[in-house]
Amino acid sequence: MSSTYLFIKHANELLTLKGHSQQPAVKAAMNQLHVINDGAILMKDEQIVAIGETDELLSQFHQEINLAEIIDASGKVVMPGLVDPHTHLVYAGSREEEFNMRLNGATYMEIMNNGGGIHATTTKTRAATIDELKEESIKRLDRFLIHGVTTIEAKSGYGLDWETEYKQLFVAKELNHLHAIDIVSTFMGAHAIPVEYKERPDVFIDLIIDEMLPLVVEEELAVFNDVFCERGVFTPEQSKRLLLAGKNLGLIPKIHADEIEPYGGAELAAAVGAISADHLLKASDEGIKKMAEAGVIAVLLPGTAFFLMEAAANGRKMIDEGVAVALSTDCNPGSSPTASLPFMMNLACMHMGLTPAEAIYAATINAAHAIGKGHEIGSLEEGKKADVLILDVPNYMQTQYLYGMNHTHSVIKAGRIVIDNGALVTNKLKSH
Ligand SMILES: N=CN[C@@H](CCC(=O)O)C(=O)O
Ligand SMILES: [Zn+2]
Repeated sequence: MSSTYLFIKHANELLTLKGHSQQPAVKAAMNQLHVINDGAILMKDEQIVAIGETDELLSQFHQEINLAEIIDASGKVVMPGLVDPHTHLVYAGSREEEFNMRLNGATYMEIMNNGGGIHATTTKTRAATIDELKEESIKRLDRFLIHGVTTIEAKSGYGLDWETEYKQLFVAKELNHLHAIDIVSTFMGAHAIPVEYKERPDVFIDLIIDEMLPLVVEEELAVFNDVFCERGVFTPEQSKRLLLAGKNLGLIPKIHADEIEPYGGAELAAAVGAISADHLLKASDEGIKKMAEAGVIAVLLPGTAFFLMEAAANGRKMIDEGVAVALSTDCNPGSSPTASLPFMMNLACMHMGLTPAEAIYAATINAAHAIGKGHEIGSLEEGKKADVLILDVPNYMQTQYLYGMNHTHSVIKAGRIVIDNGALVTNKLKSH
């Protein structure tokens, strides 16, 4: 089969974010986007083969460009496709009635402790068929794609029994094959204490360790193992036991940490060598220091704080302390029902003290590192996957200044145009 070439030319600003494929960007490096004016990219099949100024590429790759489909990005920004490193993609139903309860004063944890919240979605997800879950999840994936997201992480955790956890992970795996968006899976059997184990959380942790984790590994259903470490959910001791057991089997630890109150989650992430600690609204100063030392990435979820009407995590402090910061939607039916990673970037600038450049790093290459894919995606460099986002704004500052809007003009996934002029061209690239 002959090769397919795609050539983007005359980008007003082409943001490469180069030089961080091995390690995430930290501190001042998060402000260096490595902008090429009048930039161009040549893609061959799924990969980027050349990147530079338009004139330079036109003269060096004359033959290939003659064969290429051409996109003129005059007046636009070209940057890496966005990466969302924390979603609860596969679930059934919605929880708008809880939103209403929260607007009337109920708290997230009160609702959960009264059998709602994660438990409500668990009941619906247990009852859903594989086809129903697929259908709902594809709708969400399409929304991500329209917002410029080309890779996401997806967690289980609305089963809390093996049958349903398996069903969620199975759906995510299938969708990774079917949908243009690449999906990396996380097992999160410890998302809540199931009602049937309410008084015996340690027995439930044993069940996950003894029965579920080996199956996740055997059937290659996930790369990461996550836990909701929070007062009233799982303690730091239970979380540690679970994460280390998973690590022994090859599952990389992640942790929902210090979301509602300071609980030693950031410290625990450092102690177990987690790839990321997520939420961190209430992380302690000591925990932040330990994360920086241990190289744990902070996955911050500004939409969750926004939607729960809480103060956001202190992203500014984390970056200043040397923590690599990433951003995510936390897409889930309770605390952040959105697929707009661009809006999360806006919120990170307005509520977490990030600069526009830092927000862009956090939603691309640093997010890619938070799911172990920094070598493959997240920046525009020769040899990396051709996941490219074209924004209908003349400079990157406007992506944050013109807030709350979707500036996506085109999305190129693995060298193919999947969004054009803001509309879905195809959500299927993979045939099996
Ligand atoms: N905090 C725990 N889990 C999810 C919310 C899940 C839900 O409410 O359904 C989160 O990351 O925000
Ligand atoms: Zn989450």
